[in-house]
Amino acid sequence: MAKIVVALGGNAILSKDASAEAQMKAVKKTAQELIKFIKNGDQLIITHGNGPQVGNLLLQQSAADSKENPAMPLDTCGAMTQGSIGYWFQNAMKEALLNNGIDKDVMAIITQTIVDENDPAFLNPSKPIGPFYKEAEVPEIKAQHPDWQIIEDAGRGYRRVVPSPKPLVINEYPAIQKVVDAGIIPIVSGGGGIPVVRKGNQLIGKEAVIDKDFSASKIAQLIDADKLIILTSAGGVFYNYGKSNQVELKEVGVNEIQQHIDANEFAKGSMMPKVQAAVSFVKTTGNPAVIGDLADVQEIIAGNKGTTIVKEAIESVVK
Ligand SMILES: Nc1ncnc2c1ncn2[C@@H]1O[C@H](COP(=O)(O)OP(=O)(O)O)[C@@H](O)[C@H]1O
Ligand SMILES: NC(=O)OP(=O)(O)O
Repeated sequence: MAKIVVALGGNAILSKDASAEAQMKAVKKTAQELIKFIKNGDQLIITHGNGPQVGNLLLQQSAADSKENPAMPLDTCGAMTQGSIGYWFQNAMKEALLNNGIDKDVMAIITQTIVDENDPAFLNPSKPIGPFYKEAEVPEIKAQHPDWQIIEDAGRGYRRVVPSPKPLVINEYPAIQKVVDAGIIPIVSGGGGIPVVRKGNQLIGKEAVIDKDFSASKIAQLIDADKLIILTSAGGVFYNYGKSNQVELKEVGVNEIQQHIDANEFAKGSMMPKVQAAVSFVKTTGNPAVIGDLADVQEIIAGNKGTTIVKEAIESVVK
């Protein structure tokens, strides 16, 4: 039995339709994929993003903001999305388990991620959240929200960005470890975890959104996971992505892929954090990390799809 942390990207929760009904439907479909790990005998620790949801929630908050009904700050919105997405996953996983005759408990855990209040990321917002805007819409959006910073997001449109400090520790990791040891499937660090700083015995929320791939890597390291699997909407990691000479990697050593990170070869808002998160896990634990497509779970389990990053590879194996 392998202890596997699975990080789920945008396509695991959200299609074009941001209604609760559509997101629950997408989460149910994702749960049917994740069940394949359980049937394989693996112990799962599930984590997920919240970028679109937390941005949408902030928009709803600001639209209704008043003295009597004040908008909630970003850390609290992060907690709210952790709750809502955790609720969807908890029920979807339990239903999929029951449908497969598997008697296992699932538990979404409100998770806080300790960050450094002097992290330079607080002065340099970089995490895209909420909806995508067309280039022509940007001036109007900026006029409506003069305090927003907006960037072009990996060729997919324009989005608001917020600070995204690096996770230092997942605050609840000792409790998560106990839940894992009890054979329960936990859903943790949703949206990267609520960013907090420690002041004595207090945890103080910070206005930021942590990258879920980095916090997935962190929790995987803290609970000694055998494997980190980042499921997204790409078959695997490509060199020269989108170019005529692109190649998809089947297996690659950390030292080789680190050179491609250092040369800034991966897209900043999409593949770069995944590769960095995977490399950090492999370097710290010596265990492998896989980046692959959510639709390919069965093939990933069989070792036929996805890109595996390993501690030492004699040479990279290209598909
Ligand atoms: N080098 C690369 N290899 C594979 N996919 C890449 C690469 N660079 C950019 N991508 C894009 O990154 C996307 C995954 O990033 P993103 O959509 O941000 O992830 P998430 O699943 O966490 O929401 C893929 O669907 C693909 O279009
Ligand atoms: N928090 C986070 O990384 O969310 P997304 O993966 O949805 O961007």
